[in-house]
Amino acid sequence: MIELTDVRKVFPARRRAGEVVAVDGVSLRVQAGEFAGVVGPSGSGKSTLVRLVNLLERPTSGSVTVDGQVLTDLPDDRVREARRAIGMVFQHFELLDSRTAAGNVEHPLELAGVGRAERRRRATDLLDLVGLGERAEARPAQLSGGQKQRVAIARALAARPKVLLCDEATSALDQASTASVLELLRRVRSELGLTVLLITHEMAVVKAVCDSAVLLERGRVVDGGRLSEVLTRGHSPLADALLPAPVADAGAGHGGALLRVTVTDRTPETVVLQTLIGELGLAVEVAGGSVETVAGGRYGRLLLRVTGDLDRLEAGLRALHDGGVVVDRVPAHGGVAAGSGATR
Ligand SMILES: Nc1ncnc2c1ncn2[C@@H]1O[C@H](COP(=O)(O)OP(=O)(O)OP(=O)(O)O)[C@@H](O)[C@H]1O
Repeated sequence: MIELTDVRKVFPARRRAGEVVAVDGVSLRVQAGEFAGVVGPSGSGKSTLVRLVNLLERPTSGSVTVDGQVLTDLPDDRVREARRAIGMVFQHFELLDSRTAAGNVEHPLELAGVGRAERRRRATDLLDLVGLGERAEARPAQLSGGQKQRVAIARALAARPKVLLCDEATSALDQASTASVLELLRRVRSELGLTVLLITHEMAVVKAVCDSAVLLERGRVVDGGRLSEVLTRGHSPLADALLPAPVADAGAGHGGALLRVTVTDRTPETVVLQTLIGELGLAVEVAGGSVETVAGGRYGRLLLRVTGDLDRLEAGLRALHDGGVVVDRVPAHGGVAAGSGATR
C-alpha cells in the first residue's frame, strides 16, 4: 500500500552553509491494513519521512508509491488530487479556531467541492465515529486536547482516505488521552480498513498499536520488521528499544550463571523454568527484566541467575534452543556469550 524505494531528502542547511541529509536512502513497505510505526531519536528524520509519503516534501531522489500510484511520477496538480486518499494527523491538531468541530471536519470536503448537505452528513457520521457527536457545535477552545485530536482524526477521514499518516499524534496529550486516541486509531483502522503509518518517539505508543515498525537513525533505517518477529530475534536495536535488555551485571558477584531469556506466547517462562528447575534441578532467581503486552502478544526479557550443579546447563540450553526458546548465557563481564550454542 505504501512503498518507498531508496528515498533521499536533502535540505539546504538552515543556519549554516551546506546541506542536511534528512532522509538517506530509505526503502520501506507497508502492507494494506497494516499499522506501521516509525521510531527514532529527535532529528533522525521521522517527520521528514512522513511528509515524503504524501509528497508534502518531494524527495531529492527515490520513488514513493501509495495505493499503486507512483506519486513521484505525478505533476503537482495530480499529487494534490492523490493526496486526498491520504489523511494526516498532526501533533498540535492544526484545527481552525474560528470553526466548530463539524466545520473543521467539513473543511477538506469544502475544498474538494463536496455539496453542503453531503458535507454535513459526513461530518455528523464522522464525529459520531470518534465519539464526539454531542460536541459538533463546540469550538476547538472548548475542547480538551484528546477531543481536539479526535476532531482532527475525523477531519483526516473526511475524504475517505485509504491511508492515514500520524505525526506524533499523541505527543501533546496526557496518558489517558493518549490511550483513548490510540484505541480510536486502532478501531478506525479496523472499521474502515485503513493503512496507518505512525511516527513517534514514544516506544509505548508503538507497543500499544503497531503491527510493525522501523527504527530510523540519522535518516537511515537501521532495523525493522513485524514486532512479533523483531521481539523474538533476541538482540536487535529495535528490540532493545522496545524492551530494554535487563542489565547483565545485576547479578554479578553472586556466582552461578546468568541467562538472558526472551519470553513469548509460544515460549513462556514456564517452559524455561521447567527445564532449569524441573529437569536440571537448578535453583533459579529472577535478577532483572520485565514481561509486557506488545502488539497483542506477551513478550519479555528476563535475566535469570541459576545456581547449583551447572554441568548439564549447556545441554539444557541447547534443548531449550531446539524448542524455539531464545536464550543467551551472559558472561560475567556483561556482554552476550558468543557462540554459546543457544543463541539464535
Ligand atoms: N525544511 C528543512 N530545512 C532544513 N533542514 C531540515 C528541514 N526539515 C528538517 N530538517 C533537518 O532534517 C533533520 C531531520 O529532521 P526531522 O524533523 O525529520 O527529524 P525528526 O526525527 O522528526 O525529529 P523530531 O522528533 O525532533 O521532530 C534534522 O537535522 C532537521 O534539522
